[in-house]
Amino acid sequence: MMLFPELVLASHNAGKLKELQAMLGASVRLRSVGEFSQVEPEETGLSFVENAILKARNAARLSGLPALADDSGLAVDALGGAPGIYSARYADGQGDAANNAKLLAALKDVPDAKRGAQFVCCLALVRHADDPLPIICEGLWHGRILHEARGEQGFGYDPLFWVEERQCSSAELAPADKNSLSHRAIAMALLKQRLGL
Ligand SMILES: O=P(O)(O)OP(=O)(O)OP(=O)(O)OC[C@H]1O[C@@H](n2cnc3c(O)ncnc32)[C@H](O)[C@@H]1O
Ligand SMILES: [Mg+2]
Repeated sequence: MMLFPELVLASHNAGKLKELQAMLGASVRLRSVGEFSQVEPEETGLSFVENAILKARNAARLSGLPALADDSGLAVDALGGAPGIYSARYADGQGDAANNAKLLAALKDVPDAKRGAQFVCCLALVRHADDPLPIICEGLWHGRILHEARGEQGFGYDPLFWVEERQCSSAELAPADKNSLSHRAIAMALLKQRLGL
């Protein structure tokens, strides 16, 4: 078993911190990288895994602690997988509401049958900044993009993501439900297995 009583989460996204801490439980305390620096690293990778590793190494370097990063996003079939790794920057850094508005506009004429999408989550854990063997775990969550926003829970693209197995949007799910079904939940279950938690 690999025990990390304290991990720094290489993220400035409060929604991720809340979800990941809930999934990890009390045995691991997640500290935000925001305690160490407000500067966000440039996500220059071409894949989720490259960006996750880059963020984890940066946080480990800043904090001197083992670090966990989450690089995630939404891949929409009708857009050839976009916004993908650019999900946070889809509307040029104007935030979640602008991202969602841009996505709805891009899919304006796309019928339900072609609105398939998946949330992707890649977790990377490094024991130290130069760790040659990061632990990588991934999760996918299949759904469909709605025609308008529904629900107030969650963050990001949740109000536009239809969850077939629950017949509601991801922002209408109770937090505990999202945390048992989501891309992040799948990746975290694998990570917990790897750590023997
Ligand atoms: O890089 P950090 O600091 O962790 O925070 P971020 O918000 O920039 O995170 P990413 O670079 O991984 O970009 C993820 C994008 O995908 C969205 N996203 C990821 N997981 C999501 C989820 O569970 N529900 C809704 N949107 C999600 C999120 O809102 C961002 O726009
Ligand atoms: Mg980011």
